[in-house]
Amino acid sequence: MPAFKTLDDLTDIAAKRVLVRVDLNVPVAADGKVTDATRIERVAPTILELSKKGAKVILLAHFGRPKGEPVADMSLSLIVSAVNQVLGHKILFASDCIGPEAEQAIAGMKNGDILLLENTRFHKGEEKNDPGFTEALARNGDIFVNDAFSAAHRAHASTEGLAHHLPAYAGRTMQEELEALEKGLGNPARPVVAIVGGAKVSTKIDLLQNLVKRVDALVIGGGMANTFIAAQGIDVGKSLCEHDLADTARKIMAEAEASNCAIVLPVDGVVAREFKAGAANEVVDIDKIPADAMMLDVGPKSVAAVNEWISKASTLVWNGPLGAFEIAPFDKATVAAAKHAAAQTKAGKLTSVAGGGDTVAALNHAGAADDFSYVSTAGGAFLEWMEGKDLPGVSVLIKTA
Ligand SMILES: Nc1ncnc2c1ncn2[C@@H]1O[C@H](COP(=O)(O)OP(=O)(O)OP(=O)(O)O)[C@@H](O)[C@H]1O
Ligand SMILES: O=C(O)[C@H](O)COP(=O)(O)O
Repeated sequence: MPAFKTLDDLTDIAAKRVLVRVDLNVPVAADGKVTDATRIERVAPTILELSKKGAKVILLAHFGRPKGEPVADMSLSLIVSAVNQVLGHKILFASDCIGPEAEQAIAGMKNGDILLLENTRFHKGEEKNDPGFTEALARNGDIFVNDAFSAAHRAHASTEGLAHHLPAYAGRTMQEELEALEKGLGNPARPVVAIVGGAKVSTKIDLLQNLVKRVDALVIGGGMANTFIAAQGIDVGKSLCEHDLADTARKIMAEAEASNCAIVLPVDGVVAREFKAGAANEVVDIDKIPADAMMLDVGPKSVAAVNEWISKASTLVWNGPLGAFEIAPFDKATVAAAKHAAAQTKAGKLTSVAGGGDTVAALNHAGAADDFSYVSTAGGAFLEWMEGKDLPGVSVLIKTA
């Protein structure tokens, strides 16, 4: 992996103003409570390390998609108490990320203080990576640390632009994430198996095309498997299926063959007539899906085949569940494969890397997430990285190192 600077390269930072880009885009309930603080927990080590070293730690973050103007329920003030709780440290808050409010708050900081600035996306210049806005942000810092891998697919002022104005470093989470991903696909131990599931092929075409060139076996599950099965002339009944993508599916299979990548499709499925928990269901071979039924999970023979591939693999990358895991009993295949991958990892036989919002939820549901080698909190950034795309927030750290 090309080099970038990390906090290990940052010495003598007492009293320095360090602008730290974090991802605080956390889910909140209707009552304003943060329902999953994982992203805050992931950036805590960087923030606390800088604070302990005596820096003035100034946090930059986005929250939601306010489109360049202040929106009350996208104010970062709403998550100050969750950040306090995770850090075990009372942070300061300024109601703007540039201008007099920010400047005054920063002028009042003592060494080791932590200040959260208001949502950077309240300014149009953030998403446009506008030079004037970036300069205004840069004036408030001496050093830039990016710890927001999950926002690194955005070329925004606070994720990309700032690195051109200030000495730039990767934070601990960014560093850990990049090292884990490098193990997953950059320079992985072979054989490498990828599991790609989820609802639709259309959202993951680039991903599938990149993976068939880089992995030894690609397991396709979930709703997207139906499109591949239908493309082989098999009737999938009422299953979720993008019939218009049959050519794309066939092209991906041909590319896989040319690259010596095995495509592993379901050979049986769990079918039901209703998409609801506890719906009457049966297991059928893939060429026997009733015309009035839909496949909501892959069947036991398919799970056995997936688990065999997991057993053979040295590296596993996973995005997307094998079935409609949110509604029992259609979670069985995802749970079984996740547990097997977790056990193989725990036994030291597998490096397992997973990412994607629903994937993380599925692994948590299976009780397997803690035993995976790495579970990324990134959604879009993880996918773009798996697609082999350049992430502007990462590239700039390498370019400027
Ligand atoms: N056979 C199926 N039929 C219909 N829906 C399915 C099927 N299998 C999986 N799904 C649905 O796919 C969805 C998850 O797919 P998705 O591609 O969004 O995963 P992800 O990439 O981990 O998540 P995110 O897009 O949030 O990062 C789930 O809601 C699940 O119910
Ligand atoms: O939630 C995410 O995946 C990141 O915070 C990026 O958010 P965005 O998709 O609104 O840029």
